[in-house]
Order: sequence, then structure tokens, then C-alpha cells
Amino acid sequence: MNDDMKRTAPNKDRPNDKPGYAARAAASKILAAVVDRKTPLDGMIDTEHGNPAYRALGPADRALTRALVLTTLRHKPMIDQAIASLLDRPLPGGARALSHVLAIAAAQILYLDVPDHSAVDIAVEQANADPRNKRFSGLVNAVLRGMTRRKAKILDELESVSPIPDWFAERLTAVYGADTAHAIGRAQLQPPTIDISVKSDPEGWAARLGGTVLFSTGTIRLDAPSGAVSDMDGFAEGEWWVQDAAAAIPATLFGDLTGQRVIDLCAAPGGKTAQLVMQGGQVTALERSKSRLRRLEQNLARLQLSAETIAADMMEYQPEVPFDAALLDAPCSSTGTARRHPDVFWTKDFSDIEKLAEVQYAMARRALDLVRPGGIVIFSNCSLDPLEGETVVERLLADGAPAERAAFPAGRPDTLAPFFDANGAIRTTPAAQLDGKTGLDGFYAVALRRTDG
Ligand SMILES: C[S@@+](CC[C@H](N)C(=O)[O-])C[C@H]1O[C@@H](n2cnc3c(N)ncnc32)[C@H](O)[C@@H]1O
Repeated sequence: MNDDMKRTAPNKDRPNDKPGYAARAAASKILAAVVDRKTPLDGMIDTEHGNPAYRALGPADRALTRALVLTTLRHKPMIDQAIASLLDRPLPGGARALSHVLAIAAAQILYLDVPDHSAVDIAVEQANADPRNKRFSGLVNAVLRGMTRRKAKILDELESVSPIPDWFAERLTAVYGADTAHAIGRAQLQPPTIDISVKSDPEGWAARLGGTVLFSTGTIRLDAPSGAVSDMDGFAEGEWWVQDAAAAIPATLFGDLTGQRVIDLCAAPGGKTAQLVMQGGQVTALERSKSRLRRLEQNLARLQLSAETIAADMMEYQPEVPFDAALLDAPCSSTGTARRHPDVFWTKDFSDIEKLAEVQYAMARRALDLVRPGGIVIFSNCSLDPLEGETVVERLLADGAPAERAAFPAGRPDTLAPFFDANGAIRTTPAAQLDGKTGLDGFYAVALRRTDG
């Protein structure tokens, strides 16, 4: 039996076989893993290695589960407030599983185009099917029916609620000011576009794929993509790869790399490696995770681009000859990508940012050892917190690392000018516009020149 048939042959006598039940049950489990156990979402919705409840679903139910979890996480503070406003008293501390069933149902009622009665009925059945929650099935019914009746008023009340957690909202306000912090929060609610980088002919591919070209990076933006990315024109032929416009900025800042030996130090899945090859570099892609390096190799093979690949920890790797240039796209809190990965706000906290900042500091120092004197290191990451960007560089320079800030090569589009800070580094946030378009990840990128030797 194939996946589609499993989805279309329910046994109506068993509520758990009702259409849509399994998708909601999987969504509630996955939400619990994100919120209670801080498990990143991506791994759980992987078709090969993901959560078993997700893998057991057919393609249509998998898409529904993803939509349910993403929508719930994107609106989590609103949903929590809406549920709390309908309860006489808070749910008992042990009722975590129940709270996730309620949240998934509330996301459908408030934010998704799902008939209210299906959302309510299936949530009641989920409660009945779990011995821990059976006694609450009446409460689930009452809360969710109340929500459907008062939907318009509740949505109105939720207008002023920030979609990001307090710890991060406070941090953003302290760093960027209240208006930008608010705009970053609102940007989080917009469905993300698909941005792609092309090997050549952006205008031609934009016309073929129904997108528009963002002049600043040559990115093609698909505002209303339909179907799987891998089925789109040019994907199998290796003409393009998916890459947010902001993520495309750091590598382009090297300019022409013809004749230069370049190392991409945290390379997988390889979007920036592909750019470095396209910019003419003789590229070595280094990555600590063997499985992620395999993915990078597959991506490069599809794109018919060649680079040397090495599975190694950059902190231990010793090249025979130092490189002319290095890209350090360091692991980070990924808070700049929360539009597409809304789980980051619920799986991370400020202590993670502090720990990652230490790792990045050590990595940036190491990256300087791997280039020749006079060589350039571009340090970048997709965190919105300056502790993982601006402060790392300030610390390096204050501590006497053999480095100075370097200018990016001339010739970049003027439209990138608003993203340069006073020190000549790039800072983007989801509150900004690129080429007049909203929808951009948060990124930081700086160029450093090795000064000793
Ligand atoms: C932000 S991702 C890189 C994204 C990549 N540059 C791109 O554009 O596709 C960070 C990567 O660094 C890798 N990484 C983390 N620590 C590392 C280390 N010490 N040495 C090498 N790679 C490392 C992670 O496994 C992860 O794949």
C-alpha cells in the first residue's frame, strides 16, 4: 500500500482513522517535542529520519502536519493567550500533552482555512484517545467551541500581542529599539517566499519560474511557489539552488575569486560553497558533520560544480598551505531565520546565544590561522543578536588577534548600502527591505584581513 492509499482509506468506525486525525496527532507530538524538549523541528519533519508519527503519514497529511506545527509556532504567544482567556483556571501542570492538542486546534480555528468543526471534533477525539487527557475532553470541547464563537473578537484582541517570546523581544528592543523589534516580530508572521540563486541568466530563469529578480544579490524570488521545489524547472538540471537573499550576501562580498584558493569552513549544505565556485575560486569545502557533508556533495553534484570536500573539525584541521581566503559561516542561534524556522525561539534561550558567541569567537580566531598573511576571512552568521556578530569582532580586535577590518571589494550594488554599519560590516534584519521587497533573513557579515607574518 502506498502512502496516498493509506491516507485515503480510513476506517470510519475507529476515530483514530478519521481523515486528518493522524496528521493532527503527529502535529501535537511534534509540537510537544519542540516546546517541552527543545527538539529542533527540521530533524523531526525529515522524510527519512524524522519523527515516526510523521514518517507514517502520506504526503498530503505530512503537508498538513507541517502547516499545523509551523502555524502554531509562528503564533504561539497569541495562541497561548487565546486559550488562557477561555479557561476559568490554568490547566494543571501535568497537562502538557493536552495543552499541545489545544494549541494545534486553536491554530486551525484562528489562523488556518480548516472547518472549525473538524478542528474541534478531532481535538476532542485526541483528548479521549489519551488516558491522561480523557477526563478533559469536555473542557477541550468547551474551550474550542468558545473560541470558534468568539473568533473575531479574540483575533482583534491578539493584534497587539508580539509573536516572539519575551526573552527575545526584550533583547531585540535593547539592541534595535522598540520599532524595529516590533517590525521583526510582525515579519515573523509573513509566509516566507522561496528565494533561489541561479548559476546564470537570472532574468531568463525569473521568467521561466514566475519570479522576480532581486538586483542586489541576483536572487530570484518566488512569491507564490506551488509544488515541490525538486519538481520545478531547472532543479534536476542543476541550474539553481534555494538560498535566502540575505544568505546570498556574505559570499558575494568576496567579489571575483579567480585564481584564489578559498576554504569554506562550515560548508554544508553548500549554498555558499556553490557561490564561491561560481565566483571563480578554487574551493575547499570543510564540514564537521559527515552526513551534512554528504548532502553538500550531492548538492554540488546536482549543480555540476566541483570543490574539494573534507570531513573535519575546523578547529583541528591543518592545511599544508594556508588559503588566500576563508568563509566562516559559523553555527549560530539562527534567530535571523525564524520566519522559516519559527521553532528557534522556543528551542533556544539567551544562554544558548552566550555559548554560541564563545564558539564563534574561537572559530574566528582559528579561521585567521588558516589564511596567509594578508588573506581575507569573511565571518558571517544568521543570528540577529550582535553578541554573535558585531561583539565577536570587537572582542577579537580588542584581544589583539592578528586582524584588521577590511573593506569588501568595490563594485557591489548601491542597494546594499543601507545594510552597511559604521564599521563597514553588513547587518540585515527581517524588518528591512531589499530592493523594495520585504522578506529577508537576519544576517551579519564582516571582512577581516590577517595582519601578521
Ligand atoms: C550555518 S551552517 C553553514 C551553512 C552553509 N555555509 C551554507 O551556506 O549552506 C553551519 C555548519 O557548520 C558546521 N560546523 C559546526 N561546527 C563545525 C566545526 N567545528 N568544524 C566544521 N564544521 C562545523 C555545522 O555542522 C553546519 O553544517
